[in-house]
Amino acid sequence: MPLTNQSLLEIQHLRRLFKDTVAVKDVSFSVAKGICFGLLGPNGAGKTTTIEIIEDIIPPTSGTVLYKGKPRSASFREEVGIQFQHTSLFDFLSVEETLLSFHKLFARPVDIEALIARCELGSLRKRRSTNLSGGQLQRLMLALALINNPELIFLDEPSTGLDPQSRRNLWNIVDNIKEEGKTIILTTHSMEEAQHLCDEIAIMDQGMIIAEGTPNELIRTYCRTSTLTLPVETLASRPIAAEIEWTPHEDRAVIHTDSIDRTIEQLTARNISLTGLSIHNPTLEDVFLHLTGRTLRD
Ligand SMILES: Nc1ncnc2c1ncn2[C@@H]1O[C@H](COP(=O)(O)OP(=O)(O)OP(=O)(O)O)[C@@H](O)[C@H]1O
Repeated sequence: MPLTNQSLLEIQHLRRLFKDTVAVKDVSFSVAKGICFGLLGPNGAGKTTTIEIIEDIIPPTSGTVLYKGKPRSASFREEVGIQFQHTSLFDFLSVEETLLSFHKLFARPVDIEALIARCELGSLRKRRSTNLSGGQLQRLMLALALINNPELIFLDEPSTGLDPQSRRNLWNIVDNIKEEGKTIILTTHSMEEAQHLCDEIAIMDQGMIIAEGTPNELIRTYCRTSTLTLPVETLASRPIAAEIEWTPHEDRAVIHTDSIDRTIEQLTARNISLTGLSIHNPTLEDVFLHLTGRTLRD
């Protein structure tokens, strides 16, 4: 894989064995500066192992990680932010005390008040982490990942288990971080999250990357077909509809098409009513299903 000037990270032929288990078989990809890169895959695909190798938490069995074109140096840990799971927090500390204790660990931390404001923790300063809701806890973990003003941020399933409102809230904060030009590597089980946040996505399965591209590229490459459905009687009762390829499914007539516009033109040209029409455009979930034969748990 060629090293481009814009690449912040180059991952080359990573492989990791745990005794007899091949967790990561042969993984290569590059991450351009300033993008949000998503690593998606079913349980056991090798995402966590890959990320932990990149984070320098575990070594690879073989393969190379280059950061800014060079092997990672001792300063790598100072330049990256990792959103850990909340089990790593001290229960007896308040939000503010937790932030201050981590703040002291870094040579060039961010302004703590700005961080509290950005992560919407102002009203929660005195609250212990044990008394935070899921969304509040995730915002605290995100604040800790940002405390050293990192250039590269690792987010591990940032919104899993959050209600829709808290999830939107968290995405807004992540969008805001992206706007500053920071680079984000994200693992997620949520296709909606990947579609919303990621500029590029690599889909992993069985220790390998099986597809890579922007969300739209992946959809265009693997799932070109949209699905239109109408009440089955709309087509079943019309002999003229025989010219249109459709199949019955329960009480719906299903039409697969690579051009919604053309199909709608065909229907209207035959005076077929569009009442009750529904359209399903392919999503990343369809891409994932197509490639792995599985859906991702949300
Ligand atoms: N410390 C370990 N010892 C033995 N096997 C391991 C270890 N860590 C991971 N594995 C195995 O390696 C494979 C990949 O695991 P990994 O956790 O990287 O997958 P994942 O894609 O992150 O899955 P999930 O989405 O469930 O977190 C799995 O078969 C897992 O059981």
